[in-house]
Amino acid sequence: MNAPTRPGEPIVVDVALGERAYDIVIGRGLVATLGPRLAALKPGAKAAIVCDVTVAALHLAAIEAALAAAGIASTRVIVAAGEGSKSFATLERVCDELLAAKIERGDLVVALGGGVVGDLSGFAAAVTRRGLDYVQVPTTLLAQVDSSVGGKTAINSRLGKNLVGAFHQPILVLADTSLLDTLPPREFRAGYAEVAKYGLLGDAGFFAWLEANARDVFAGGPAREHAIATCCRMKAAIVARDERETGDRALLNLGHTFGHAFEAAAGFSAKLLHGEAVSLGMVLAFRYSARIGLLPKTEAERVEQHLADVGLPTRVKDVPFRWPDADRMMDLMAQDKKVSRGRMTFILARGIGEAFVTRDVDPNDIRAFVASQLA
Ligand SMILES: NC(=O)c1ccc[n+]([C@@H]2O[C@H](COP(=O)([O-])OP(=O)(O)OC[C@H]3O[C@@H](n4cnc5c(N)ncnc54)[C@H](O)[C@@H]3O)[C@@H](O)[C@H]2O)c1
Ligand SMILES: O=C(O)C(=O)C[C@@H](O)[C@H](O)[C@H](O)COP(=O)(O)O
Ligand SMILES: [Zn+2]
Repeated sequence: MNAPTRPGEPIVVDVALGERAYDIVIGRGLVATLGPRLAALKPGAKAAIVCDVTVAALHLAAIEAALAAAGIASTRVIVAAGEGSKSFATLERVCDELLAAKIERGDLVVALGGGVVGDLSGFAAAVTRRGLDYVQVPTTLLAQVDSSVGGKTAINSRLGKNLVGAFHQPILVLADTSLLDTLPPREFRAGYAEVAKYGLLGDAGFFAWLEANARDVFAGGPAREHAIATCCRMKAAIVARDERETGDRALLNLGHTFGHAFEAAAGFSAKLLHGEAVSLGMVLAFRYSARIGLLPKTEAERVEQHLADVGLPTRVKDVPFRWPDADRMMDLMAQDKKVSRGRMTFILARGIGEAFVTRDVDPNDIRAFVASQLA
């Protein structure tokens, strides 16, 4: 492990996107600094804070106080907790509430919450008055390592996950790690799947470090901050070289083609959280890579072992649900945004830390593989 933080000293990661560049600031107790940071970025702006009911009860007052102390007037928009809020109905309500509060183009949207609120309010910011600036204040592990960074915003459609959205970068990400102290263990675990993803997709050393230090990451302290910063650095680098996912950025989708289909099949419900679906999907991607001879079976088993050790699902039967058959799962996967000229794209691996993007997959073999996993 390198570069542990000193107490009180935030880690700053730059997302180098030219005129859309911004900082990810990571550390404990940063909420109090939000007001001055926003006042410096957008002098005179007022703010609309979007959050879900659970986060509102726990953390909204502190955010409002931080803004008020810097002379920033704020209004609040509260949505229901959970994936169901990534819907047309909630998007409409959030946009209407932003308009009713007279949030102007020079003002700000503050996405205070997990990936659901980040994706929803980022999209609302992208389309309201044809584009408002927004900042991400992520409150889940998943949001601090992944969803708050990179500007993918979206809601779900009846036809699949994240199918209606926009690329819209935030102007600041403020990841106050003390906000994670109130996060339920199941949600922390789900976020850990995306942490492991970074090791699996491109950094074998980080994956080995996680195998040795997962307990400390779960416990909190410098190991957790090191893990968050490592993920953010990797994501910032990938996004900076491929903002709109025309190539490399698809690596961040490791496990997601399978995972999103499982989430859709489960009706975007709490039966299967996004991170849990990603855990299952990543194991399937490694298992499939072993099946077609890209890597030894033992490598896929190592991935499965670590994710199972921390309590994440790694087999379809770990999630009690009446899963649809392989044909239906293939239909759901066919809606993946990486499909090109009707051909599916997969993120496979030649080893831990050696993921790659490929269209060279046989759909009949994938179907047979999915059927074998559902059996
Ligand atoms: N845009 C991206 O790049 C990206 C990346 C990864 C995931 N996502 C999306 O993110 C979503 C999942 O995000 P998530 O896992 O953060 O889920 P979430 O936003 O639903 O939050 C999880 C739960 O934890 C609660 N919560 C949040 N912060 C809390 C806190 N500090 N203390 C106590 N409870 C808290 C919430 O109320 C919610 O019930 C999915 O929709 C996924 O598609 C997007
Ligand atoms: O930022 C990205 O790029 C990702 O793929 C991150 C994923 O963890 C995230 O779940 C994302 O929303 C999935 O993207 P999608 O384009 O498949 O909807
Ligand atoms: Zn994800």
